[in-house]
Amino acid sequence: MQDYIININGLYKSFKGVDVLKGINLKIRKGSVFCLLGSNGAGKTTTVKILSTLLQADKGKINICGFDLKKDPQKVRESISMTGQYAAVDELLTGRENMYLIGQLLHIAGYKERAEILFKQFELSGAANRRSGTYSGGMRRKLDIAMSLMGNPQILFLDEPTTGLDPQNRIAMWQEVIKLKQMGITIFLTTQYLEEAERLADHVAILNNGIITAEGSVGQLKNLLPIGAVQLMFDEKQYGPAQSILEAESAASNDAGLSLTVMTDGSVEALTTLLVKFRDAGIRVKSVVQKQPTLEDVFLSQIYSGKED
Ligand SMILES: Nc1ncnc2c1ncn2[C@@H]1O[C@H](COP(=O)(O)OP(=O)(O)OP(=O)(O)O)[C@@H](O)[C@H]1O
Repeated sequence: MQDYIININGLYKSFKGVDVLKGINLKIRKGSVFCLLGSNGAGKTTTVKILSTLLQADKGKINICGFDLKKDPQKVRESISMTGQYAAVDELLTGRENMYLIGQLLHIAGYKERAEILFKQFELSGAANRRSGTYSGGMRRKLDIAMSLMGNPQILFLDEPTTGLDPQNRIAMWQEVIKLKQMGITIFLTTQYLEEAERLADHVAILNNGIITAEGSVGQLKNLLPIGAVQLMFDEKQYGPAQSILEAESAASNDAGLSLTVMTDGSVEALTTLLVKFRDAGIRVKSVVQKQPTLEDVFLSQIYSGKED
């Protein structure tokens, strides 16, 4: 049991009669990177807010770091930290002043020394005396994370930490997450970026329509799909009509460019049926490639099956 640092059983939450979370069960291992994937409005932030004591659940039993969230919210608060989509950094203060402010707010003994250690760890020492408003987006996120580590948390909630970052800063942030894991911190990450989950997560759960529709390692999730992912290429004129034909297929994903991916059962019959469908509609398929399933395919297939019922 103690192997799991977060244990969620039957979590329900609704807003004004609208059910957002409809019975979430999750177990997260100590020291792992857990990734909650979901599209816009799926309930990721709501889940994080409940787990970090900012919001009360309607129903459910939640244990974090060995403490019952309902009975011992203060103990939970002392064990965790959170950074959100919008960095909590005060732009008028220098990096160092921001860190000291948190240290004082949390009554951390030796907060100045701790701040220096964290500056070093996040390669911000050189910028510590600069007003944080002059930092780049990536530096600001790093400062935000450093601030959230002042209290030495066991768990760090990162709610969409790379939203709004350019690709270079996104990769830099991923490296920071890997470092945090190496420091022994359990990471609870929410994201809409499948690549992020694929790169970082030990365990992924897909939140869809208020429930966890699939979970496991990235490899296990990919195994949920038949091996018959097929990528079809079209020319510009035929791409639109091809897309409308595939709307009726399960898990058709629009890739960048003029290609579409379709899940089949991997059989020759399935592929033939598909190609005949295009031929009958007068659509020329330029090429066909067998594709290894990606996390995106799994995600789309979950979202798609959720919409059917
Ligand atoms: N305080 C609130 N009052 C009413 N509805 C709310 C409140 N907070 C969230 N919701 C609704 O709950 C649903 C889930 O929102 P939530 O912010 O948890 O989603 P999310 O998965 O984090 O989405 P995003 O990726 O867009 O941030 C949304 O439909 C949202 O409008």
